[in-house]
Amino acid sequence: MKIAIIGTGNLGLSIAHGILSSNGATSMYLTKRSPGSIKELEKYGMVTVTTDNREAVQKSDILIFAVQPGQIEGILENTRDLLTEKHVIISTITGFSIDRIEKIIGKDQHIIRSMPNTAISVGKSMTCICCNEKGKKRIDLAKAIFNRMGHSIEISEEKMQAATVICASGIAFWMRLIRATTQGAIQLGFDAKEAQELAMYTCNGAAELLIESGSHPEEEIDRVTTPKGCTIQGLNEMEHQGLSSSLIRGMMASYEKISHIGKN
Ligand SMILES: NC(=O)C1=CN([C@@H]2O[C@H](COP(=O)(O)OP(=O)(O)OC[C@H]3O[C@@H](n4cnc5c(N)ncnc54)[C@H](OP(=O)(O)O)[C@@H]3O)[C@@H](O)[C@H]2O)C=CC1
Ligand SMILES: O=C(O)[C@@H]1CCC=N1
Repeated sequence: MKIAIIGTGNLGLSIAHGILSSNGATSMYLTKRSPGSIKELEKYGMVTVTTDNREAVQKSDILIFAVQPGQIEGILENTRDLLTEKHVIISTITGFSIDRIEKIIGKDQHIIRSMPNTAISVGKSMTCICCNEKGKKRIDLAKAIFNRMGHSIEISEEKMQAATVICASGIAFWMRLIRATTQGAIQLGFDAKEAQELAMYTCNGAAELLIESGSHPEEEIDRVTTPKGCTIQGLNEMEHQGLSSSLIRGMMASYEKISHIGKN
């Protein structure tokens, strides 16, 4: 598989690391305006780092666009004449609809809109995808690419903004929760390193428990909350302070913002 990542910044680089560690490509073009910081990736013989988007498009089949929303239009306009039947265009751009992509490069292209997250660098991204009419022929290929680096589901395009909040911004939300748990653990006597270890692995265990068992979270909570015990005491205090409510309200605020990014 010949893959190009157009825009190797925070997300693009995470995808590049995910592809490298899953042996997901035979050749990989990474583009960036100032490529110095990622030039060392050329130590992997199959990687080419360049500023030249046109060369990357010509030499690759799968094109993953990971630039900022305000940068995508110009890049598509500058490369559209090079697009052929072999290309699969995968956009990760927040708020940039398939319709807008089609208006620039035409409907007769395999277009996949995706929303991965930065955990793709360690093969653990939750990635949501959707496609245009022609992209239906390549959606299984796109799923296979993302499934090598985590878990993917196909959703309708109208849910893409919500998926961005839940899965892409979600990484930051969960990080803050892990950080807060770490701070609590330090206050309870662990040094910072141990505290983070306790927080991370407990978080990981909670998620794995749900994934493996298929249980509802409250079912698992019931197993932990001993009557009159310390867990329910702590949990109820967190809820009195608005734990669930603050998370939900934060997600709604994020969604409100993303709707504006989409419009502009
Ligand atoms: N960060 C995240 O967790 C997620 C981001 N997204 C979406 O992915 C996209 C990228 O986000 P993010 O990685 O955070 O952004 P960054 O700003 O970190 O990365 C954008 C990259 O695009 C490069 N770039 C800009 N213009 C060009 C150009 N003309 N040719 C080649 N490369 C170019 C920049 O290069 P240079 O640095 O040299 O200027 C930069 O490396 C956004 O649309 C975002 O909404 C989606 C899901 C998660
Ligand atoms: O914060 C943002 O706007 C982008 C989209 C999701 C993750 N980063």
